[in-house]
Amino acid sequence: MATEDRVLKSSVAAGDGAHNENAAERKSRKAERARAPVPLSHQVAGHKYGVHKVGILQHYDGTVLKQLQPPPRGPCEMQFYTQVFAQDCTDPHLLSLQQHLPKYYGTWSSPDKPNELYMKLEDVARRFTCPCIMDVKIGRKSFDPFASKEKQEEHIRKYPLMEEIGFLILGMRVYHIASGSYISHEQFFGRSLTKETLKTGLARFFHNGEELRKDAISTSIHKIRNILCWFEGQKQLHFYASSLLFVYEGSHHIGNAKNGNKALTGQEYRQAEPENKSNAHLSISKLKNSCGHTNCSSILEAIHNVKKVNGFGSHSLHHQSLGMMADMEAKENTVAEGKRSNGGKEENVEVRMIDFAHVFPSDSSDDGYMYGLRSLICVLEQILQD
Ligand SMILES: Nc1ncnc2c1ncn2[C@@H]1O[C@H](COP(=O)(O)OP(=O)(O)OP(=O)(O)O)[C@@H](O)[C@H]1O
Ligand SMILES: O=P(O)(O)O[C@@H]1[C@H](O)[C@H](O)[C@@H](OP(=O)(O)O)[C@H](OP(=O)(O)O)[C@H]1O
Repeated sequence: MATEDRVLKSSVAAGDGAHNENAAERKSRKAERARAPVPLSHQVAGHKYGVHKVGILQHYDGTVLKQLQPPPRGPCEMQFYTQVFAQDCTDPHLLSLQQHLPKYYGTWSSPDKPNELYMKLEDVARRFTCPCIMDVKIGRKSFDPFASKEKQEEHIRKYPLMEEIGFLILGMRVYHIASGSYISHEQFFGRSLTKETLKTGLARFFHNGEELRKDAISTSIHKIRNILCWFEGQKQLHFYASSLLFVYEGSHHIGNAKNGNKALTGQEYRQAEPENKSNAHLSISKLKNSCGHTNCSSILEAIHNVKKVNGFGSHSLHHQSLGMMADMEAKENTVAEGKRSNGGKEENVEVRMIDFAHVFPSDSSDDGYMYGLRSLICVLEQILQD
């Protein structure tokens, strides 16, 4: 072969290679874009992405990503989830609390913005076809004991009845069968409710335009009672400005509630398991190395002491990532599967505790939170009776 030919051939080959590489790069960029988190389509309250500096996103694997709020809130919440789901946690109260929380899959950040940290959480509404969702803040106070006087006054001014009622509806969306669409109520709706209108206001969440979903109310009461039971048995944590997230199936075809992979209301989920799971053990060992604790309440106490003295600043705390234990999850899946095959109604409703930016160690029972739970149960029971 002539030298010129050889040169030509090799440059064509190189050119092809370069072309293929660009195409591959383009493909991977496209894939990356498709995998980029989007704002949570079914968020009903709280800081919203694009509206506030921080917000809630939806990961392509079906989990939600809650951006860490500025210290002390974000680190406090992350630390709380980390403790509750720590592999070496032996505290029976924290272990039994897990069932009432979204599962925690550690932290996540985008390769573009590695400094923006998110908590990766189970999407409680994921398995529902037409999820009706409500966020209710629980307690007689919506601020913690360290809140400034201004903040306390501001919160009391916004909803003076919180002290008496013990809860506040922050937002909801309800699937209306006839129109096939969602009716939403934002925070102003909840704040406008008085003792006289509270019952009808709360009942709206359970009315699909055609009927009152008594089944969803009874199951919700049952689940709130379970949470109350947990609070009655513990004296180590106090929860301020924390919420209960209610979800029930709004579609007629309750039996068709998803097992996991598709949501009509959000983007399609393309993966059954969250990404971090495979890193669970690695992350847990990292956590052990940097913390070395098993007593969860003592860590929380330490954090709040740090908070009191310095504010939250420890960068290493932010980067402790904790995943779920595969064996624990496998057990849970078996239980859930068992319930499904029994046709258990409980599967059609979720009541989970969320929003832990103001959780504090304590040595007494959390009377404010329990007051709120009892009051909520009472109003729900009245709705059923009426
Ligand atoms: N694990 C979850 N699964 C499904 N939806 C969730 C989950 N966590 C949060 N959300 C949605 O996001 C909303 C806000 O959540 P959260 O209360 O944790 O955020 P926040 O910004 O801390 O709220 P706030 O401004 O009240 O402090 C909830 O009302 C709910 O709609
Ligand atoms: O619903 P609104 O009117 O937006 O009010 C906010 C809401 O009560 C948040 O829960 C609260 O954050 P925390 O629960 O973390 O206290 C926030 O406090 P902030 O003003 O201090 O951020 C309030 O402004």
